[in-house]
Amino acid sequence: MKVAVLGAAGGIGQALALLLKTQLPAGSTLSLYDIAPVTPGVAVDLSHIPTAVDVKGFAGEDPTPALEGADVVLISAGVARKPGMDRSDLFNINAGIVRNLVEKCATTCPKALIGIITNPVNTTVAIAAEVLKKAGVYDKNRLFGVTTLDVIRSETFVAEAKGLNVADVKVPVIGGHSGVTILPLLSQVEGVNFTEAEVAALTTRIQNAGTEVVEAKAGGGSATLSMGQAACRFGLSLVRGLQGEANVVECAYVDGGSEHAEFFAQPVVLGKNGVEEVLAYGEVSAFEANARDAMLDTLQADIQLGIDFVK
Ligand SMILES: NC(=O)C1=CN([C@@H]2O[C@H](COP(=O)(O)OP(=O)(O)OC[C@H]3O[C@@H](n4cnc5c(N)ncnc54)[C@H](O)[C@@H]3O)[C@@H](O)[C@H]2O)C=CC1
Ligand SMILES: O=C([O-])CC(=O)C(=O)O
Repeated sequence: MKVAVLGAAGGIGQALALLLKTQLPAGSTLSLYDIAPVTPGVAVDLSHIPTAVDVKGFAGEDPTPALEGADVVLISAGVARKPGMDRSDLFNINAGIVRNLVEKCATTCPKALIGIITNPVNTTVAIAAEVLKKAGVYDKNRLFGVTTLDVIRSETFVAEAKGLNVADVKVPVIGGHSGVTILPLLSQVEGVNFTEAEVAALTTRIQNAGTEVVEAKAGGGSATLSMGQAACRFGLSLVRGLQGEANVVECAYVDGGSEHAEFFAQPVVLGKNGVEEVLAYGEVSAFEANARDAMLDTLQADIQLGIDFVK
């Protein structure tokens, strides 16, 4: 199995690469690419860790050598937020970066599963889809916006609030990946009852968790370590699906035929071709139904921005 990380010298990329070096199945190849000249050195550094995962590093303008034969491509290349910015403020720089990198994926590894981490995810995934369509290689089952950070945050915050073992807490998160488009389905957490005030407070905290980190880092960037963990969990799930493991389920932002929007985060079963099955997200509370309906204009506008950027 070959996993490529694009943006591998960055805060997320390095954390993710470390976790993948220690957790990918034996015999895998980890291919690291970034425009930053340090990237081959990041690979040399990781290569001294004694696991049966081969690491190669590539720098410069052209990601092609890093993408040859890739089964999974995780993209975190781009700029991160500073205090006072929204994720949408990253569009001007990151839209072009994602477009160019996905163009290279389309020609070099058109069958790879692509996970987009670069913000604004609601829009960059639409950009990636349009690029792949233009190249004639779009397969909706192979493109994902990585929203796993919203899931692991929800699990952490719920466990803390209710004094639970976090390993037992599962929280589906639907919608998109910014502000009001992030909707944790707290009504579906098993064995827990929340008051209305708790639901409102937890939902707001989960929606603002990225900003919580941006403000705490005070100009030094956004979430990198928790995102590295989230992307590793998602990347390993993609690999487990590709290897034929059954019942691998993750929430992800996909083109899954949702009635709500062209791209919508919801639970999917992962398999040998990426998305095997899009799962219904099930029953929601009145609070969640309202929040879902209220997010749709924002989400659809974010998606349209991406479509228009490529067209
Ligand atoms: N999906 C999610 O839940 C999350 C997404 N993010 C997003 O991930 C992105 C990366 O964040 P960080 O790693 O913290 O930023 P960073 O600035 O630490 O790293 C970004 C890396 O991208 C590289 N890069 C820039 N242009 C490139 C190009 N054309 N080709 C290859 N590499 C390129 C840079 O050299 C740098 O090493 C940001 O857009 C951020 O908003 C961050 C946290 C969570
Ligand atoms: O908030 C940001 O800019 C980074 C991000 O997507 C997150 O931490 O969820």
